[in-house]
Amino acid sequence: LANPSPIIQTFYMEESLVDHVKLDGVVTLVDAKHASQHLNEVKPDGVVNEAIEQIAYADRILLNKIDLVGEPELDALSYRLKRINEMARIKRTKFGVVDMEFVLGVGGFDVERVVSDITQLAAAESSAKEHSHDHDEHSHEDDHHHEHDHEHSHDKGETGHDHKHDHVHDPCVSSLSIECDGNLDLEKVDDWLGNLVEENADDLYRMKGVLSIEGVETQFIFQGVHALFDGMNGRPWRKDEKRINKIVFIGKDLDKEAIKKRFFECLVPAKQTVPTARG
Ligand SMILES: Nc1nc2c(ncn2[C@@H]2O[C@H](COP(=O)(O)OP(=O)(O)OP(=O)(O)O)[C@@H](O)[C@H]2O)c(=O)[nH]1
Repeated sequence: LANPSPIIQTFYMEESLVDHVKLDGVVTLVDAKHASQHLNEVKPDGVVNEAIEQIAYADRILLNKIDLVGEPELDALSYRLKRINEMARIKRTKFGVVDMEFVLGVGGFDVERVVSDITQLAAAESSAKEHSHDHDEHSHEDDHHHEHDHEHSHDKGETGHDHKHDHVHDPCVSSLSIECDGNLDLEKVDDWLGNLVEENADDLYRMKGVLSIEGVETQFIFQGVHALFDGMNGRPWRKDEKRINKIVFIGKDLDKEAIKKRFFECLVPAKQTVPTARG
């Protein structure tokens, strides 16, 4: 598919389809040998680079033809893919050989799967930190690094390499992830998300999140594609669990600072224990 977006939206909006077929997920095959050339293509104003769009909408990315490219180029490309799409899981492949489970039963648009997707992200991040450099050439899974808001440049690659990447920035389409503990004011967060989706429908490609709402015992989970937003109460927060909000947005020209600022304004200030006067 050139641009996956209209097809994705069709699965939600076309009544004759929704009762019969379900969109499981978007799998993007990246040709490691030629991808950079396509990602770098400069398009006329208003025309999107389709290679970037295909990565931005993906739930799974197969980084293929790894036998034809050196490790530093692969790392630089992985880093670039993650800047665009922090949500997708990436596997390195030769001749597209990959376990079926990786590409089927993805559930990329199931709101019920948001928590496990997000938890997997967090688990992958910590495992990436632990095994920062155990590359298995045959089936390498690039785990997500914990680089919230990938706006700034840095010297190390996602696996902790010490070499400098030849960074090419894709300022247009990128990911923003927000993670923080604390509870959100229901009314404020409802307004914030509602306005964000309404005002940026064209530019917000995909979003997923788990929210902790003040006074609500269950998680609030959501996922969306452009203006199509799907949210529901999830499982109850466990007593022994920290209530953490985690959101990932993928979009074009996102005003990341403004989005974060508005999000943090929705947090309910932590209660202060007022010392009681005695005597
Ligand atoms: N060395 C190597 N060759 C590969 C790999 N995967 C595919 N090829 C070969 O690359 C050649 C072109 O295949 P693809 O890139 O899949 O071609 P395609 O996607 O059908 O063509 P386009 O849609 O025009 O990009 C074929 O000869 C494949 O056998 C790989 O992982 N390593």
